Parts: sequence; C-alpha cells; structure tokens
Amino acid sequence: MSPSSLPVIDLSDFRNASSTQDQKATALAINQACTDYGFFYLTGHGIPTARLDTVISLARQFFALPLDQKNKIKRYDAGGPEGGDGARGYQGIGENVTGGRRDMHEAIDFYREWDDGGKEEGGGSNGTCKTLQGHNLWPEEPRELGEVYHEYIAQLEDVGKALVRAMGIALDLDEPETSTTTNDDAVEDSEVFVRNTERSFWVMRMIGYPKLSSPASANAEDAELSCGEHTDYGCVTLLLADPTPGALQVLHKDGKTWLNADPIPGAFVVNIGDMMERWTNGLWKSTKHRVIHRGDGYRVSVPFFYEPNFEAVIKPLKKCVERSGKEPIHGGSTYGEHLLGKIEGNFY
Ligand SMILES: O=C(O)CCC(=O)C(=O)O
Ligand SMILES: [Fe+2]
Repeated sequence: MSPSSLPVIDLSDFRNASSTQDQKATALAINQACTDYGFFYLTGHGIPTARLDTVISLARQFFALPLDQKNKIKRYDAGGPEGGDGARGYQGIGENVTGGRRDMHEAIDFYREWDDGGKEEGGGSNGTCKTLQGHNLWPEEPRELGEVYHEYIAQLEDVGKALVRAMGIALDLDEPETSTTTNDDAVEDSEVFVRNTERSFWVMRMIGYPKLSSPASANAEDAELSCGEHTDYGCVTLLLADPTPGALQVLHKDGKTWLNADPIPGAFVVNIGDMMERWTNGLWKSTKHRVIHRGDGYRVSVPFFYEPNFEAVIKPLKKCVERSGKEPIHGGSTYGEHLLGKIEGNFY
C-alpha cells in the first residue's frame, strides 16, 4: 500500500477558520479517518519543515554517541538510590518490552514535568522518587537538543489542542454555551477534550532503530521486532519519523492486512489511542501498529503523545454511548491511574 492510502487531513483551514461552521469540513474528514482507520496524515499544522528536520537530526546525533555517553541519562527504577523515577531517561536496545517481547530499539522518554501538586518521597531513603515524579533527563550532547525540543514541544501542544478541538466538533458534540464558558471538565460539549488536555500530561519519545539483523520470517513467534504490535494507550499521537519506508505498519480493519504508513515529508502520522476509544465508546478505534525496520540505515522517529491531564477522568461520553448502541465499554478512571498501570506493568 502506498502512503497515500491513509487519509491526509490538512489542518490549515481549521486553524484559520473563524466559525465552527467553517471548521465542519475538516471535522467531517477527521471523523471519517478515525472511524475507518484510527490513523491519518496531518498537514497544515503550522510547524515548519526545517524544525522537523532539526528534531530528527538532533535525535540521530544523540543515538550516534558511544553507549557510556548515552547512559549518563540512563533511566533508573522509581524508589532507587540513583534518583530514578522509572519513566524518564534513556533506555538501551532491548530494554523496552511490548507484548512480553524485547523491542529492538533505544529511546529517551520525556514527560511533562511533575507540577500537578506535591511530590511524595519514593520508597527508598532521601532523594528517591515515586514513579514519574523525577525530572526529565536532557542529554548534554548535542548541546542544542534541549532548547530545540522545549520549543518543539510547545508547538506540538498547540497542534494537539487544535486537533482535539476538531475532534470534539467531529463527534458532533454540543456547541459550548458562549455565555457561560465552563471550567467543568465533566461537561460533555465539543470542548470536552480541550478542557481535559489543558494540562496535557504529554510524553515525547525519541527513538532510534538499528536495522534488524535477523532474517525476515513471517509470523514466526520469535521473530525480532523493532517495536511490537500495540495500540497507543493515550489520547492522540503525533508521529514524526525520518523518511525510511516500510518500517511503520498499521493493521487494517480486516484484522489481517498490515498497511505501510510511510512518511510524507512535512506531515505527521496521527493516530488515536485507547483513551479516545474509551471516550467515544468505541466509535473510534485505537488501531494496532508495529515497527519492523529491515530497510537501509538507522531509523529515527520522535512520537509526541498528546495526553489527557493527569487527573482527568476518562469515561465514555453519553452521546457516544447512545450513538454506538452499546453498553459503556469502561466504567471510568483517571488518566494518571491508567498511565501508572502502564508504566508499572512495563507497557505489557
Ligand atoms: O516509530 C514509529 O514509527 C512508531 C512508534 C510507536 O508506535 C510508539 O512509540 O508508540
Ligand atoms: Fe505506537
């Protein structure tokens, strides 16, 4: 399948439109894409291609460093004497596990800094951290990486916000009452996703994939994977990847065909995660995908996960429950509980 067979959505009209009416066409296209694929390409997001290229290039420079350099920002377990928080920092090749199997990639994970209330002391002595309550570990080299990534994350948060606003309209949720702008996160109008991601507990992964060395053996239980088959566990993913073709594969609705989601220059590959599936009571599916990199060279990708607020309560929206004609698929839990469950279970 060519990259063009996943839908392409241009966000520029939506970002520039002044009324909800003008935004409807984009919203309709998003509804179709999320219903049919759970995946689409996003153009017109407003982040210059030169910035995207720099982000990839800095990641590539980091991964090219010797291992002892990369291990200076190694991730350590929460509660340990090294001050790790079990989530932030660098993981070497094979340390990440998906579906019980080791992934053939290395990565740095960055999360929103823990600023939602007090920090608790970790299980160990002074200076130990609870899961997620440490600081991000930024590499010293390449020197400009930290500054560029901070700016890039701020830009991505704006894109994420525009996207989830479009998603609320795409689901045909009620227009917010203009006279009484609400701060109530439980109100289920078209701004519901905007309010519940206002303090997005975002995640950014900088991933490096060496070319797989084992021979391709289709469906073999023990075949090496660059990143095992999974759905994303959060809200909306904005994936930036280098031009390597054939690596990211998306499972078609038929449940057996893997579609290549090859990069389009300047575009993000966007997909929805389990929290969006839960909110929509399954009207929109979080779609399985995987990475198998047998192409040329060392592949780099930088997915940004635009997630709900840590304390946001995620449960199926009433309108979606009605429309789906199904019982609610989940009783509701906070995003933070869901995330901690994922981290502590090593994303199994
Ligand atoms: O590297 C990619 O193309 C996708 C990575 C991915 O699916 C993930 O990190 O959740
Ligand atoms: Fe993913």
